Amino acid sequence: MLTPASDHAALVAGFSWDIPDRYNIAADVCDRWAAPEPDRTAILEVSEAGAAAPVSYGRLREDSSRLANALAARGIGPGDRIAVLLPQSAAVVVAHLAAYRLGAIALPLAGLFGAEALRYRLTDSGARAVVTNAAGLAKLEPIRNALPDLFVVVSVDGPSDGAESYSELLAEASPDFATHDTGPDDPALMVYTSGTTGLAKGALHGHRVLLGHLPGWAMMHDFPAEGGGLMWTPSDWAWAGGLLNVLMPSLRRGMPVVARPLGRFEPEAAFRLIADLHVTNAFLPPTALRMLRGVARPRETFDLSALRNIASAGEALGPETFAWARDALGLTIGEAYGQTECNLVLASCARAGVARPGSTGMPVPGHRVAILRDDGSETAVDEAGEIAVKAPDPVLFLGYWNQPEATAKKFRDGWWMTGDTARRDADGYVHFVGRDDDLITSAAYRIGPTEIEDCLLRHPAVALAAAVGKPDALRTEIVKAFVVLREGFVASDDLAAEIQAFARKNLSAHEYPREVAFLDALPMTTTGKIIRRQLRDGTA
Ligand SMILES: CC(=O)SCCNC(=O)CCNC(=O)[C@H](O)C(C)(C)COP(=O)(O)OP(=O)(O)OC[C@H]1O[C@@H](n2cnc3c(N)ncnc32)[C@H](O)[C@@H]1OP(=O)(O)O
Repeated sequence: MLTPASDHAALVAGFSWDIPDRYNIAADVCDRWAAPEPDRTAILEVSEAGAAAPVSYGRLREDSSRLANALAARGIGPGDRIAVLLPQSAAVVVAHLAAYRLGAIALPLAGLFGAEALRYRLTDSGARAVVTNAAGLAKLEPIRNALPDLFVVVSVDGPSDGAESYSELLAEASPDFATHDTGPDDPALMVYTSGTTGLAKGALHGHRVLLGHLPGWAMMHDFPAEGGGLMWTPSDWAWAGGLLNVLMPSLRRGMPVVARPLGRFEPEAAFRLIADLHVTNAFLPPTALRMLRGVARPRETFDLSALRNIASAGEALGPETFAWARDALGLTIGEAYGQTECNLVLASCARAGVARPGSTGMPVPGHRVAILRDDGSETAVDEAGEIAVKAPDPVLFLGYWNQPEATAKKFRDGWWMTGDTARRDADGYVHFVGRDDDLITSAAYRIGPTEIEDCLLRHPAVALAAAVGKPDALRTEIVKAFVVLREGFVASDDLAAEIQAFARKNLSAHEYPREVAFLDALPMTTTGKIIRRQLRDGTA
């Protein structure tokens, strides 16, 4: 674990990786605490009404062992994909730990996904089991026949047609399970992520991914003492950010994590939660922080005295929000950068003297990060280039699921090329510049245009569709769709709203186009590819 130091050079000098030959996330995150202190709180489950109930490490160990036994009895074993489609709750952790114990692969799926997004991810991954709730079952019901690999469905809301009851499964299974003997490079989890081209790809990670996150976690959260505090994020634990910047490393360090069902992000409610529960550490994406800025005098209105640190990632924070947090909250935000494939490689931390408005920070000790030109040479001071991470690195994924060529294309001379552009200032601080491709960054979500266009084309009125990012003060970008209608359909606000609702329902509530424009034709290359740049620039 990274220990606090007064400056970045001292942090780097004092660090070396310690990756054991045999390693399993479940043993490291849960059993290390459950064995000596079974009653220690791991998760604080908070109901929608605000009632808080602690769930201990001992309970997580027992329930995950029971679930592993139940899944094994139903034919699930090493290498199988186990989807987790649940809002923040102890059951999410139980399902992940059960997958790791089995040597299987946990496949977290966000609650905002619609049926089409779920169908694609469950089919592409060949998921064999899913742990979900009644809301998840309702989305799975119409696509169930299209999922031949899926043969175990477990619902935390009790048995129903085609689903077994989570609590009954646990009650019937043994609480003892011999955790699979895994190595650090054995697959543990897979998170789907969008790219510039094609549909989302499964980024497969080995068990080592957790160890790889610990130094960055320590830095961005300002070196929490082992075994203390309380962590909260509104981010769904299904994203790399929620899962690996927050949930798993916090549990590994003995810091309990708040589990609260996600609803629409409400700034006042967020401050109230921090005050009522005495949250010490929060992970709030820049969009959430920009929403919080709308609350006047938060420290006078809410008791935020327990809050020691806010960490942020997923999109550039910007100097204004950085300054607001210092003024309004008295906190210096720990910003961090990473991607689902290679996460938490840059971070800032006031206590280590690494904090500068407008900068994401410096390389986290243990990761070699460079800003490279197209010819592979390092850029000069203040010259923009592509952020690259040297392989091997414990946070670097094992590859895209079933797509070795797509994986190979993202490496150059042993460097993972992120596709993100940044510059380094004279003191070594990295400043995020942006992207020069079609990937959309909205509210810390990485959104590929293809999946949206694919969805829109299924709407009966749509002949052609293109999705681009439109700059937005709150969400960095919003998704804007340009649509050419089929003959017989007439452009109108009602039709635009209908197309938006269609994308929300079938694809996802976070990927739907917040603006729809109707065009007679889309700008195309001679080979028939949409020129999205012209749509972005308004030159189409
Ligand atoms: C490695 C890394 O990249 S780290 C970062 C990883 N990224 C993340 O974790 C994503 C972080 N972002 C978020 O968590 C959120 O966007 C927030 C907290 C910033 C803002 O949340 P919100 O504005 O409430 O909603 P969000 O952007 O998630 O969702 C979009 C839509 O879903 C809707 N929605 C949210 N929750 C629900 C729900 N439970 N049921 C139905 N709809 C919902 C919202 O109403 C919103 O639609 P609208 O604005 O048209 O009303």
